[in-house]
Amino acid sequence: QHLIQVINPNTSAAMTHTIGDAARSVAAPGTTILATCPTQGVESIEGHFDEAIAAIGVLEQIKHGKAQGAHGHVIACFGDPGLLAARELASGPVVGIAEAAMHMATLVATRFSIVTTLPRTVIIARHLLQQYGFEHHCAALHAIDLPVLALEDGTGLAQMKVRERCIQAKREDGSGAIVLGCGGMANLARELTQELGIPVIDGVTAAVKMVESLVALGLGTSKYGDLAYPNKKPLSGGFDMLS
Ligand SMILES: O=C(O)C[C@H]1NC(=O)NC1=O
Repeated sequence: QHLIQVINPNTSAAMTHTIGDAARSVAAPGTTILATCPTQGVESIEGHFDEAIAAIGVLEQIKHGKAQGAHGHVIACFGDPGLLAARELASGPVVGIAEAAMHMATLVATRFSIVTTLPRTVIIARHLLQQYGFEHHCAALHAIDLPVLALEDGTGLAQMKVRERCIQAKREDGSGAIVLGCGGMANLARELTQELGIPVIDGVTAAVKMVESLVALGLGTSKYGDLAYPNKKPLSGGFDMLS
């Protein structure tokens, strides 16, 4: 029996629900999913400023997840905010949905496209491609040009735009796979894979299976070197909740 904490770094309860449902849809019989989001922060993450705020909430959630006995953690925002800091705090594996989806895409196609929400978050995905070493595997990045929470407004407009953009990417990019660039798109991947006939990959479900694999292999975050636990020191003001 394993417990995997899936953290939605934004404070949208609706998106946390979408993410938790997607995670549970692929979890192994012996895996329990603990879907959480920060108690304070930003309702959607749409740039560097939002990411900086969300990262603190991610660390707070990692601390709570550890206390509840989580064996591993997923950071369910396509910017993977706070990933390395979270790895310093965690003893189990921590996987971000962008890195998970990108890794999976490289296993099933030589090149992939990314479909995300706002143009301004495309630059964040570009930085991640460089950081993770996938620059040459990504043929193109597209934005549906709608805010993140449009995915939770119930109109279906954002979902329709994602579908249109994926169809266009398949036709134009010469990619063999498509990565969905938002945690809130987690529930669209399976249907789009069926309809388009190519792998359309969601990072939430990919990250859950990667964390399960790491736990099954007995691989936690290495505490030797730069991901060792943070040096102990007093944290002032509101940050004492992280000590
Ligand atoms: O960058 C994005 O569009 C998606 C990213 N922002 C967010 O609040 N959750 C996410 O996955």
